[in-house]
Amino acid sequence: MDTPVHTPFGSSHTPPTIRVVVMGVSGSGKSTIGALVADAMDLPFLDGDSLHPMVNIHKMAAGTPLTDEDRWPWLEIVGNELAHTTARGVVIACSALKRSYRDAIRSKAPDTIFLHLDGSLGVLSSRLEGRSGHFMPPALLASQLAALEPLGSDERAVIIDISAGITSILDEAVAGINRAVTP
Ligand SMILES: Nc1ncnc2c1ncn2[C@@H]1O[C@H](COP(=O)(O)OP(=O)(O)OP(=O)(O)O)[C@@H](O)[C@H]1O
Ligand SMILES: O=C(O)[C@H](O)[C@@H](O)[C@H](O)[C@H](O)CO
Repeated sequence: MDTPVHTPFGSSHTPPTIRVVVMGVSGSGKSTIGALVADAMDLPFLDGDSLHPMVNIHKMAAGTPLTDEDRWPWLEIVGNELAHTTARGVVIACSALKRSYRDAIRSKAPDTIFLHLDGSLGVLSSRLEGRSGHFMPPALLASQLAALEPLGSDERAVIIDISAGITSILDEAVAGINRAVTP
């Protein structure tokens, strides 16, 4: 007679893949916080700036805001990276300013969590003015804020105020993501 095999925790289960987009306007801290969150959660990190077609980088560097048409191919790459991660998950820094952009990403990776680094014009301006060696001119901040559409209550999201220090933002981000992935 076969003896039933009991496992200590009942039936085995596969943990959910953790897909995170760290979103927000230029200077909100996406690259800084995104890399730290990935490190703390032992996930790979991708900076959306490195996924832009070069023509987009040149356009922004020359002080011209991107259009929807400029962004679609880039959002498709971001969505594909999220959908096809071979790791336990992935964290990607990507401005994802408009609802339609987030919908495009979700069409590839429906369970994506959007971590919005939210800040006032004053905080953002001073962060951008204090940054050096970056292609994005601070003068484009106004166009970024004009394009930004807040997360809806139906979106899987974590929203964090960026006026706090980096350690506190990191702790809040990791806790928020863990809550969002817990079924
Ligand atoms: N919580 C924070 N406190 C103080 N400085 C911060 C904080 N977060 C980020 N910074 C600094 O603010 C600047 C902007 O951050 P970062 O480059 O990560 O923003 P970003 O959203 O990736 O910008 P972009 O979209 O233009 O690439 C950097 O100089 C960074 O070191
Ligand atoms: O959608 C956009 O306009 C761009 O993605 C920008 O947000 C830049 O990538 C970033 O802010 C500069 O690093």
